[in-house]
Amino acid sequence: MSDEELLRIEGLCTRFFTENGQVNAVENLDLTIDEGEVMGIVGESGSGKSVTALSLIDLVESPGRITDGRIWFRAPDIADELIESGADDEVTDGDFVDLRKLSEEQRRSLRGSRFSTIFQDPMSSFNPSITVGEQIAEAVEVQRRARANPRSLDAKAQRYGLGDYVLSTVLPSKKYVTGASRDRAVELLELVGIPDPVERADEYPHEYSGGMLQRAMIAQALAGEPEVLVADEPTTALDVTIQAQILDLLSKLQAETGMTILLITHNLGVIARMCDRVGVMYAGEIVERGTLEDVFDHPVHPYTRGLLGSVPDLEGAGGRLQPIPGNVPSLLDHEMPDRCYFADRCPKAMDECLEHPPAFDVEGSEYHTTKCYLATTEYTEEKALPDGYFDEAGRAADVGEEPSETETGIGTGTDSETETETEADSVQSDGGEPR
Ligand SMILES: Nc1ncnc2c1ncn2[C@@H]1O[C@H](COP(=O)(O)OP(=O)(O)OP(=O)(O)O)[C@@H](O)[C@H]1O
Ligand code: NI
Repeated sequence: MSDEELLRIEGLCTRFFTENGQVNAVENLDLTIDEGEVMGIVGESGSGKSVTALSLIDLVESPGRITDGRIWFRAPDIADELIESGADDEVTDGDFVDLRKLSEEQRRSLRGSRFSTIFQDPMSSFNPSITVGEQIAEAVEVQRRARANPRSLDAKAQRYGLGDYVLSTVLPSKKYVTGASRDRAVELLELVGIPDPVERADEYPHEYSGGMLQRAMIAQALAGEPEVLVADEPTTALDVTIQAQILDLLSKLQAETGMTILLITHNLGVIARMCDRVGVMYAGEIVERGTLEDVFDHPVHPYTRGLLGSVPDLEGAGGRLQPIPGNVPSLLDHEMPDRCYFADRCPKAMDECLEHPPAFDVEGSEYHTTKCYLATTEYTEEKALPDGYFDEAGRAADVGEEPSETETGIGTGTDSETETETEADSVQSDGGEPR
């Protein structure tokens, strides 16, 4: 980790304009990610994790739209080009560029080459009727072409000779995939731990097991040697052993390539195992963020504490994750109260919480902040909101003792065979310590 910022997200708002109203999926989100680190985002289902990731890579689809905020990305080469063409300091400070201010074409050219993604479902990123090797070779080819194209923003272009450029522009169709790209595809399959990569390259996606296809998707994502890999629940659909293998693979690749990873998960065990720093999301906001130590050992926000449940610290991480009573709030704008969004589920809700909290710095690392008044105020019985306060206010009337899995998405209940739980347990029991 270089301690140098690579991404700086400021005041990001992403909304969906649906028939039922405006959904505030990401709300005034601030996050910085250092070059070469693994940044985690954790939170219950529906807290806005995936929409945050999509916003970052410019893949929010209608009826959704980023409505506000800045996404600064450090790219001095792009900054130089932009300044040459007359861009002002709204677009670049000479070092960082605001991704939102780039043209559609410029943004597209970053995808695959600078930013790449992997998702939960590898099937969705492969065409069932083309061999895995061919598809990865195509991804390699596309990136090679982009780099060899002088009009591309990518400064790595010099690495490819004129020969590559001519070849890739004169041969128009899919058939243009060169032998070099095919070789690279096999190399990538080998890199991600697929045995017999030469043979496996000629197989179709359905011939791969889930874990192998996940590896192949990672190989595809690495085709353009991205600087940033966004991994949204990359192991959730896999069984425990395979999950651990894929996480190890990501760690290994990260260490070898120095790439920056944004890892999204609802599993704190995965965070503990993989990440340098973490942001805890609730109702579209980062409610607490910090280093692993900040968040696991000195959590301030009762939501973070709730997620951690009976896992008191990393060393003693043997307990299970506890579900938090109550429901994830509706993110419909007209139903969003003008208070702390968590107050109705919070065991320490007090008078202050009826006003929406800003982010406060808290003890620990410089990065440790929380949107909770407990950062500045002691909780006392006198200040506590009376029991049932939110019921009477007509909110959270459906808070129950036993939330369902879909409501919490974390840890799950006590019935033992669910995927989430076995995942959490296994990850914790084999250490759960930060690197
Ligand atoms: N296409 C869409 N149209 C309308 N609302 C959407 C759309 N996509 C996401 N949302 C809303 O945005 C909010 C955040 O969703 P998001 O998928 O980011 O949650 P998440 O934290 O990734 O949850 P999960 O853990 O279940 O993946 C949710 O309220 C969701 O309903
Ligand atoms: Ni998601």
